[in-house]
Amino acid sequence: MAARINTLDPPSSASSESEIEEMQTDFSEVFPDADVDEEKSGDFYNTPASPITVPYCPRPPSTGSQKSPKSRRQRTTSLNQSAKKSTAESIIRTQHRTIYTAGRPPWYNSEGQKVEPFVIGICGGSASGKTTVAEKIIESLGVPWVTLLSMDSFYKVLNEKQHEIADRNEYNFDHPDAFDFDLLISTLQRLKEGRKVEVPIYNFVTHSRESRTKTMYGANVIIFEGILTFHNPKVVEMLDMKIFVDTDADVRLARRLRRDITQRGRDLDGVLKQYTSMVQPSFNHYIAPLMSHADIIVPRGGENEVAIQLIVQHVHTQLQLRGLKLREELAQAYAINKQPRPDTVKLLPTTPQIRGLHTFIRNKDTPRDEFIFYSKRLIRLVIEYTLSLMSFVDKTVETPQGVLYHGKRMATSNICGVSILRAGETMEQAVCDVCKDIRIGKILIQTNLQTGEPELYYLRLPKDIKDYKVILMDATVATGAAAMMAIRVLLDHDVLESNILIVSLLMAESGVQSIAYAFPKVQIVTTAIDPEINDKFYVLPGIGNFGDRYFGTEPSDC
Ligand SMILES: Nc1ncnc2c1ncn2[C@@H]1O[C@H](COP(=O)(O)OP(=O)(O)O)[C@@H](O)[C@H]1O
Ligand SMILES: Nc1ccn([C@@H]2O[C@H](COP(=O)(O)O)[C@@H](O)[C@H]2O)c(=O)n1
Repeated sequence: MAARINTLDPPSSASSESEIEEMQTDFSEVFPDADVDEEKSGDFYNTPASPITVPYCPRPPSTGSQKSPKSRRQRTTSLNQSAKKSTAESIIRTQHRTIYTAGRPPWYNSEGQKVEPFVIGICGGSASGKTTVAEKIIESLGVPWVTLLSMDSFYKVLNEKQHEIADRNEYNFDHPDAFDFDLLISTLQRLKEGRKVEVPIYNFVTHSRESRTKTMYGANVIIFEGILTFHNPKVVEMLDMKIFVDTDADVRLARRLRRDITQRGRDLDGVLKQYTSMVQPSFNHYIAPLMSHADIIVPRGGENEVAIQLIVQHVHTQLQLRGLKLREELAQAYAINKQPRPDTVKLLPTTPQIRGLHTFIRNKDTPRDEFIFYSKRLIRLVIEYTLSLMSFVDKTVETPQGVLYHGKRMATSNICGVSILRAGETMEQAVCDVCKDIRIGKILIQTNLQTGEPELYYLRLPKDIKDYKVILMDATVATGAAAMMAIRVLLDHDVLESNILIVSLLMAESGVQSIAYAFPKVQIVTTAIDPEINDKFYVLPGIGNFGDRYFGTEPSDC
């Protein structure tokens, strides 16, 4: 069943149109095969979680059969038209401003350290069924966040002369030298570290990389498939499970003939020439010996259901071993290990004014309009306080009286706000009011009511966020699980830990400790710290569910 992606409402008035244009909508790239609703969904917070989401490179567009090798360049025009159509479709998709999808469970432990994904390598001859096996594994795994990376993406860029040779079916694409192993290794390494990567999209018709790339994220499981996946020792070392798909040569040739003629713009003579002169000899010389690296050999490829089920079982066991009970762990870690409050925690001075505002918003009988009013005042104070923590430099100005005033100016204008939806969104307006033209990003994290764990549903971050100081906003922090997930997202986007400030109205001591321990360089700003959380992970004495009270929604369970 295809994963389902819906569009969300455009960001609140806090974000201007131009800011929206500048933002990345990465998930449309990450989930290319997912359905995208063109209409805005209704109440997206109530939309049930989607089934499996499988971010992976789609196959190249299907193309019509072709006649002579001579006219390859002309033929590629019509083939490219269909490729262009597919590109256009995907551009339309990326123009959807806001997209969300099935939730991603935590990919890091209670110390904020990433848990490495399980990496499966699939090797085998051309058309042996590697991609088919990978797709069947993904289908049977039923795990969200599986990334399929193909070695094809790393074919080297050819020069003019090499292109001519390739057009005559005389370029050896089955030799290890045809691949850019440096890019391949760095990409796989980054994915394994859970970082975002830009993966080239390869076009078999033109023997070249397309101008656009595919954005991919780390995942719980990464499947890497290709004819020479076990060739480079550094790659082999990164693989947790090595599968070799062993399919008879005549079956591979038959499949390749059909596929290359219908999908890759080749003709019968061309395929046979390439196959006999390069594909088969390279298979014998380079690929077949790689079988010795395999943990599992899958005869016949995708039709071997027994082998696929065994593989799936093993992966499930491995994932369970890495399984996390993050919220529980965070709550328990604090109970066992109370430590002094670190100095990255910046608590607003507890003045009578602050206590007065808290008295309004903590009172269960405060009507909603007053709750909003006093929350907004408190939010404004905490945001102003956050700005006071930024670095300032000297700045001298001349007053209208012609006298110099020796003042200060903020050292950087590269500040952006990121709200953790939905409660954090209530803080956006204040940040926009005090930071002129600030760019706003959003991260939607929701609790899975079955597992109790936070899940990442959607993110939309300003481009080049890595160059920014980020004011990360959430109204309350209890265990710190959602805040930690949001911080992890920012780090995965290469934001410096020391450039992150998590800002909240109210935090629980345990949440403060968990964040501070996991991310010692993140500044934690709040107007109050409460001592406890209950078994439903509410802060005590607390405010109740801030989002429900502010938005006037039915009380939610968690
Ligand atoms: N068991 C199978 N029976 C029939 N056709 C298959 C089977 N497995 C794969 N194919 C077809 O053979 C071609 C190559 O399969 P694919 O999985 O893409 O191989 P690889 O990734 O090893 O090149 C595709 O067109 C695919 O649809
Ligand atoms: N421009 C290219 C690049 C590669 N090939 C062939 O593709 C095969 C690898 O892809 P599979 O999906 O079959 O694993 C490889 O055998 C190359 O010969 C090509 O024909 N043209």
